[in-house]
Amino acid sequence: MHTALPYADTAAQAAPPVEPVTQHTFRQAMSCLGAAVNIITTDGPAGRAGFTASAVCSVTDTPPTLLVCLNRSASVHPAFARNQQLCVNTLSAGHEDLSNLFGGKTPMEARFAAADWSRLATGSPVLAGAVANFDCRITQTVSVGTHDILFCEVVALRRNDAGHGLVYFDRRYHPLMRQLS
Ligand SMILES: NC(=O)C1=CN([C@@H]2O[C@H](COP(=O)(O)OP(=O)(O)OC[C@H]3O[C@@H](n4cnc5c(N)ncnc54)[C@H](O)[C@@H]3O)[C@@H](O)[C@H]2O)C=CC1
Ligand SMILES: Cc1cc2nc3c(=O)[nH]c(=O)nc-3n(C[C@H](O)[C@H](O)[C@H](O)COP(=O)(O)O)c2cc1C
Repeated sequence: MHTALPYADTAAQAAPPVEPVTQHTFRQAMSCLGAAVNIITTDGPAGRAGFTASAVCSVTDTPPTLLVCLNRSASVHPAFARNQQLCVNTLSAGHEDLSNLFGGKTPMEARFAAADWSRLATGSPVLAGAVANFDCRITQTVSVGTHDILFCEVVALRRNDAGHGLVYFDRRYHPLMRQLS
């Protein structure tokens, strides 16, 4: 029997109105950009820290580089600025609670106690069960508005071809299922 899924019917809607650009309308519109969810971790002279980030993307493959946008007012900012190394742990379906832990005001020890970690080259915590782990050195930092853009050169990586993905869209998590080939 076919069961209807609880999806909104968006097929027959009128064109939406043009809106003034404000912080609120920008965030509303940004909530329409589905993005992978990542836990960004670091360790080093400033200690261990981690936070959830959707503002992560590939910059160039020569040398392999990605970027991470970090709010300078986040409690973790000084640790990343001092350690100058990090690991981008791209989350799998099932990591929703972990994402909320690292995205909230939870003490750092409680964040890390909720999962299993190892290390690759830099010593930044590497999350078990992630779809990918990118261990990086921060090569450049550019400040724009409230955020620092961290340019990160990948020095070691790990990939899990069996895991399903996780996307943040419309202020919710959505599993992204891998097709059987
Ligand atoms: N890039 C960032 O700094 C992001 C921060 N967040 C944090 O998580 C909270 C909850 O987020 P949502 O549930 O998605 O609702 P929301 O309405 O606060 O944000 C909607 C979308 O706007 C963008 N956004 C939110 N805050 C931003 C910021 N300070 N700078 C640049 N882009 C921003 C993100 O794409 C986010 O998914 C936010 O209030 C924010 O504190 C969430 C996503 C991205
Ligand atoms: C789904 C999601 C995505 C987020 N993406 C980002 C991001 O890309 N950059 C950022 O600076 N903060 C982002 N945040 C907010 C940080 O995770 C949060 O501010 C971080 O845990 C630091 O909080 P703290 O100041 O309590 O340590 C995101 C939060 C959530 C829940």
